[in-house]
Amino acid sequence: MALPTFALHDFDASTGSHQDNIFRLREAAHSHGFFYLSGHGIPESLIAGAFRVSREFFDRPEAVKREIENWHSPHFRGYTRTGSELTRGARDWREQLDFGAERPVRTASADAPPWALLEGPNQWPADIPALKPVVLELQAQLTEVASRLLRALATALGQDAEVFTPLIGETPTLLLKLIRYPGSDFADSTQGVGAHKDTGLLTFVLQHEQSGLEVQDGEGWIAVPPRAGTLVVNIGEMLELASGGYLHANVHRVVTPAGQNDRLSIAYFLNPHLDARVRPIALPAALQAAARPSAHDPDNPLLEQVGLNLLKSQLRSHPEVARRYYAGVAGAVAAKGAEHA
Ligand SMILES: O=C(O)CCC(=O)C(=O)O
Ligand SMILES: [Fe+2]
Repeated sequence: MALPTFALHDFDASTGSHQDNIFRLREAAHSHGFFYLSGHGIPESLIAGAFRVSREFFDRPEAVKREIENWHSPHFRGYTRTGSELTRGARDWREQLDFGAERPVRTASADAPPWALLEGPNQWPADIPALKPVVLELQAQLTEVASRLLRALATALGQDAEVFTPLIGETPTLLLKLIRYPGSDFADSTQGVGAHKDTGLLTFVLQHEQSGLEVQDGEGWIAVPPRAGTLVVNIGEMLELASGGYLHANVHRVVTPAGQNDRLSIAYFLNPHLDARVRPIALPAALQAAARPSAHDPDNPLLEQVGLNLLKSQLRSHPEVARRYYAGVAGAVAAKGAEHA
């Protein structure tokens, strides 16, 4: 069992097999919620450059990396040490560097929502000047690919191609993560990252050479190894919600690589604007019958308010940042989540 690959231009209306491709896309996004995308137009040189700066950063001594540790940032940006991130309460064995959209801090006001603080500047490593332009360019190009793909998915659901476009708007919420998974010789567990669903609309994963990503399939797991020239696409919970439960935000995980090997990946997460509320589209009857009642997973209550949903998941993943900057709101956010359970 392997996941299908689509080329981005397969979905252009000018292609002869357009209808067939759109149908297959809908099936892939509904069944496993995971597929490969080729022909995305992002130059190999940009991707290779991103892996190069990533390797350069992770090769630095721990003390240097910790100069931009994420607990210096109320916006959850910067470096996360191996073992300090949690998925469902258990430690993930990976180190990572998180970059959001490079924007100023939102002006403080007494009635600002708690998620306003998710927006703000990044922390950039001082001694790797090549990293910032590469990361910002990759963010911009992946956002363009995401908006094309969202149009194809809208068409596949029998909607106007632009139905999801307002969710992205001018200021979508982006997160680009450079990630390194140490090998089992250096890890205390096989949990690279524990089984989870992504919170946003769409996730793209670029993989270097090493495998490890797996997606749930019934009782088992399907391996999602790197394929040259592709990125991995997966549907997030916000798009499952927006699609009326038809598109599937599936559970996935990363298994620690064997021995001395390590694994580099780059994950890009697209969310709507923080102040947006996501409401389900009205599906055609035939699709409606096969949709999932998505908002009712008691282990993972889904909030239609984007900022709250994102803050809830960041607070769970990064307890140190939560303690430092969100002590006053963490309880209220968790309670809000429980209300929706
Ligand atoms: O590193 C990967 O391949 C995927 C990571 C992932 O699933 C995540 O960070 O949400
Ligand atoms: Fe994920």
